[in-house]
Amino acid sequence: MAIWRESKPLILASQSRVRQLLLANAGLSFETVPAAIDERTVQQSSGLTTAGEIAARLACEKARDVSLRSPGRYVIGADQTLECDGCLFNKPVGRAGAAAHLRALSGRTHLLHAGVSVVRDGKPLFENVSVARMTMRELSEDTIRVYLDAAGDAASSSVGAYQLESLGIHLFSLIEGDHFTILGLPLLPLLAFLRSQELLSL
Ligand SMILES: Nc1nc2c(ncn2[C@H]2C[C@H](O)[C@@H](COP(=O)(O)OP(=O)(O)OP(=O)(O)O)O2)c(=O)[nH]1
Repeated sequence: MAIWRESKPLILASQSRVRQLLLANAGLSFETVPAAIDERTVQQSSGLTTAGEIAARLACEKARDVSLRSPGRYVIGADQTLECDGCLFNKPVGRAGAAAHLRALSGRTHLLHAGVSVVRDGKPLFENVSVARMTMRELSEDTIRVYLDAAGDAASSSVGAYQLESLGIHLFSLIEGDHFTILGLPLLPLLAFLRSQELLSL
């Protein structure tokens, strides 16, 4: 029996490989349709300033954008923001950007805010923002160099310049929060909502 009970598959409005993997591993049938929004423009024009509000708004706008082009379909949008000592970080640009992120996060605790939204026909049906606390150990310049040599381009594919389930684990002394939130998709609240709408057979 299929896990997803609707005749038409879910739509994930995300190009994020890890989000696609998490949904696939949960047994959900879905299509991937990237959102056609400029995240920085949406963030700036929203006037929002907190990491959680920004993650929620961007997740909703990504899902809304795709849902308006996909009548009748349930569309999931997600976004993750990183906040450290009041500063907001976006995805690093290239190796130099990733090194700068790691120097700024070294020896400090940062918060990852992961927002998820479900929208149908342009109407938001669900929203959740989950937070994880990540304490990075002190990183020497040598450690940053060795890590970036080993991580390669993957280091600039996520907001904190790390993939926790891969080499990123070497960077941390303490992790507090839900694994899926850290990877960028609060899966448990999302599945609880879909189940409440009788959209899942589990
Ligand atoms: N594999 C992995 N990916 C992570 C981790 N932490 C964050 N990420 C990824 C999830 C997202 O793809 C990305 C956060 O950036 P965004 O929320 O803007 O999403 P992205 O631009 O990748 O895709 P989207 O906007 O959804 O099309 O970082 C991690 O620990 N492991």
